[in-house]
Amino acid sequence: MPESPSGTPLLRMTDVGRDYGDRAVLLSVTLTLARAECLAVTGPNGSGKSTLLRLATGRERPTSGEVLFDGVPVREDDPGVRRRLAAVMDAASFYPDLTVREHLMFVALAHGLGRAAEDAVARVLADHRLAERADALPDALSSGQVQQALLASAFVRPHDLLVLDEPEQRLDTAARAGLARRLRAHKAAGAAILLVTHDDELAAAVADHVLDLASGRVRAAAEAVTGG
Ligand SMILES: Nc1ncnc2c1ncn2[C@@H]1O[C@H](COP(=O)(O)OP(=O)(O)OP(=O)(O)O)[C@@H](O)[C@H]1O
Repeated sequence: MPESPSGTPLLRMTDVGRDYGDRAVLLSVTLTLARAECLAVTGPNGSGKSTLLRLATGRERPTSGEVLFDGVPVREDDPGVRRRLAAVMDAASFYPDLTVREHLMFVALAHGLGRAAEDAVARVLADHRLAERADALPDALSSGQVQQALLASAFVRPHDLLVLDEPEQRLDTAARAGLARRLRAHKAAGAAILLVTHDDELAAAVADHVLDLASGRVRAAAEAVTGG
């Protein structure tokens, strides 16, 4: 997939709807996300936030409307999308017999880091407060450490768009503050971030715009966040 010139939105959703059976769970959602920008999606339980992320990452197709990643209809299995889009939006799944460090090396090498992999892994282990648990197996991690390992798996690999579904879950106050700092730095380095969150402080600290959903509709469209 050729990369567009900077300035073109990396992600564009136009008039997107998604039905499950005869039930409409998203209705006419339109948004754009550019490089070096963060859009936070907020709203109550069941308002359609995770559905929006599955559409944005190409895991599901919209019932109506269009989802473009860098100008092309997004498909999860497109090699260009897999190379450029990192997502943390699932329940944890790790190989039970690989340590945290081995998982991260696996991801880094699979995404082509080669000889830079070891340094990249050391950096994300430190950033995610996992250095002391680097040689632990997944079963021996606390729930917050599992969440940090999932986030580290996204940060360790190159990408242009980072998609996160409630990344704050299971993190303590200090870890949430660290996450906010990392996301701000990541954005400043040029990444686009699409973030679903129930944490208003995190949204205010990181997002340039907030899209608030209620029953599948946009309640407050992409407003600027003061101090974002
Ligand atoms: N595969 C599916 N089949 C049928 N209905 C679904 C499916 N996935 C989600 N839904 C319904 O769509 C609606 C939106 O769900 P979604 O998970 O997108 O909400 P959410 O805003 O992410 O909620 P939460 O804050 O609880 O995570 C819900 O009513 C949910 O029950």
